Amino acid sequence: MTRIGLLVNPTAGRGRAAGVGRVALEQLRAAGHDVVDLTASDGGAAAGSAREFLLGGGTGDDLALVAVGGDGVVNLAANAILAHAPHVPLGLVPAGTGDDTARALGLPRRDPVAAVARLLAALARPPQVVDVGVVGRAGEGGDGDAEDGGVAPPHRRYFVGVLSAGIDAAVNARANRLRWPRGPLRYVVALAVELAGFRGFAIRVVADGADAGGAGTLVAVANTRSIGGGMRIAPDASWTDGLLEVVTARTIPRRTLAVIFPRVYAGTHVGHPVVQVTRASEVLLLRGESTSTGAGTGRAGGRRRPPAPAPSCTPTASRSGTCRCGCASWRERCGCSPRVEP
Ligand SMILES: Nc1ncnc2c1ncn2[C@@H]1O[C@H](COP(=O)(O)OP(=O)(O)OP(=O)(O)O)[C@@H](O)[C@H]1O
Repeated sequence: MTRIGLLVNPTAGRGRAAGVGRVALEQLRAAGHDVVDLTASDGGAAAGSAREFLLGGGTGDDLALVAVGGDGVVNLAANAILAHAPHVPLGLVPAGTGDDTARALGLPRRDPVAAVARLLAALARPPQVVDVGVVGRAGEGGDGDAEDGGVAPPHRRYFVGVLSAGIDAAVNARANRLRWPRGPLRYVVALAVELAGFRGFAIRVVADGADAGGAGTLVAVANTRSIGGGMRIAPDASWTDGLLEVVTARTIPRRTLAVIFPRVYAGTHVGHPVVQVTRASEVLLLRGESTSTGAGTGRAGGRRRPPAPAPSCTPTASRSGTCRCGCASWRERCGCSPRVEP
């Protein structure tokens, strides 16, 4: 018997998750597990109840946290586990809109009974181990030492899927705000709106200490392949290779972007000459950087001279647990806020 904290996001999948949560609760209890319902009124309260469950659960192997919903609640649950009880396995019953984590796991996304059956089978064997990304803002009130890259734990976030910081993030954020249309079509609408006002970003990427060039359009640091409900932003990313896949495109004309972005659905954008793919275990996103030094010409794995310290920066994404900032000093203040997808 496993003591299971069931973290249902009743708002996920436009309310579908509430019913899926009831199915999961019944099936898990019927299978003899001790299920604690952690459903809360909002995301903040859900994070609190997950924390309480994990901290009060002891150190036994008989504990699990199960998320019911989409990638947002997976992110919430993963962050709770990694902050408070990293030994606890995370289970998922998909009931969200995009469900990209469920896609990465190959779980049934429209059949809760089958998904819970998969979960029950998984509870009976050792958990699968996957990479996670770490992102942090160095110097913001933390006293982290060199070992944690100057990023104290309260300022550290984890991501299971993809960290987006370019137009991919802007499109995703706008799609989340749209009430209509439903489903993947809203990303098309969001793209059209974002393209209309698009001017490009000034971001420079440093991958494992090597300058990977400018990224004015697309900036995705990927642990898994897809975002936005199956858009294959990093088609070759793997969450078991110990590396993050960095997919970038320099600032390009809107019409070129309009051609490339739809190709993200199939993952064929990576074959376009303006798109670079790099693999690294630590990535710096330098904001406000001039991209004159070889901007947009970086190639996967290419080694370049490390850039000069940046005046401002976005945080590092790293899978190793080490967060660094691209400032001259790790403790220097960094005014940045990338969007993080689970
Ligand atoms: N009661 C709640 N419990 C947990 N999360 C909640 C709750 N209410 C609102 N949220 C918020 O809802 C957000 C979106 O949830 P989630 O990702 O699970 O569903 P979705 O958006 O339908 O799916 P997807 O992200 O896969 O497209 C979460 O990031 C979380 O902050």
